[in-house]
Amino acid sequence: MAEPVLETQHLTMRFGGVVAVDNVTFTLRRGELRCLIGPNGAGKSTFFKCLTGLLTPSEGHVLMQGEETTGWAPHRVAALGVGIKTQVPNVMDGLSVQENIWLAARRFLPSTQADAKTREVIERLALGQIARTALGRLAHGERQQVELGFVAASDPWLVLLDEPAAGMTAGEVARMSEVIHELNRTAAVVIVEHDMQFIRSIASRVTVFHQGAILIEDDVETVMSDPHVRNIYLGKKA
Ligand SMILES: Nc1ncnc2c1ncn2[C@@H]1O[C@H](COP(=O)(O)OP(=O)(O)OP(=O)(O)O)[C@@H](O)[C@H]1O
Repeated sequence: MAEPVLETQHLTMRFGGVVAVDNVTFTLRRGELRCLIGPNGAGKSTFFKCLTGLLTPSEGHVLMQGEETTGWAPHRVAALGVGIKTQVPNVMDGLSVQENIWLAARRFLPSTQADAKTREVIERLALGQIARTALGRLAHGERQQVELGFVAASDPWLVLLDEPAAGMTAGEVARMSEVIHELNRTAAVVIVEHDMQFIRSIASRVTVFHQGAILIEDDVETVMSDPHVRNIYLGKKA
C-alpha cells in the first residue's frame, strides 16, 4: 500500500456549541483521488479549511507527508508542495492565460524555467486554444480549468480542491474531470464536491461526511447504492 500523504487524527472543530467536525481520522495515500461529499452542514468545508490552514482545529492533528501541519497558515501549507485552488495567486484579468500561468510558475521557479513550466502546463491541461486569450474574457468553466493550471504550475504532490465544478455546464464538468485526472497523474487529490454528475465522472473513492463525522468511505458506486447514504443525502440528488 502506498504511503499516506495526508492524514488527520481525531480532528475536531467546534464553533461555540456546534461541533462542525467531530473526531475525524482520515488517510489519503500517494496517488489517490478522493471526493468528500455529504449533505449541507455535514462539515466538509470546515474539514477542508482545517487542511488548508484557513481554520485551526479545536483538537486533533493534520499531517502532510508525515509532518505535523496543524494550525499552519495557508501559505506555509502551500510552500510544502500543496496546491490549493481557492488560493489564486495575483491573477490579472487583462493578461492572457499563458501570461498568468507564467506568473504562477515564476513564484516557484527562475524565469527561464518558468517559460518551460508554462508550456508544460498548457500542454498537460490542453489549454492551447485559449492560451492567448485574456483571463477576463474566459467563460466560467474555462477560467476554472485555468485556475487548475495555476495549481499545476507549482508542481504540487497534493492538490486540495473546493467545489471545482460549481456552476459549470455538463460539458465543462466533463472537461474539468479530465483536467483533474491529469493532475492526479502527479499528485494525490482531495475534492469537496456537491455535483453528483461530476463525482460519477471522476469515479474515485468517496468519503461521505454526516454530522461532522465520516459515515462511509468506499468506491463511488458502492457509496451511491448504500441505503443509509441514499437516505441522508442521495435520495434527492442522485
Ligand atoms: N464560522 C462558523 N461559525 C459558526 N458555525 C459554523 C461556521 N462554519 C460552519 N459552521 C457550522 O458548522 C457546521 C458544518 O458546516 P460546513 O460548512 O463545514 O458544512 P458543509 O458540509 O461544508 O456544508 P455545505 O455543503 O452547505 O457547504 C454547520 O452546522 C455550520 O452551520
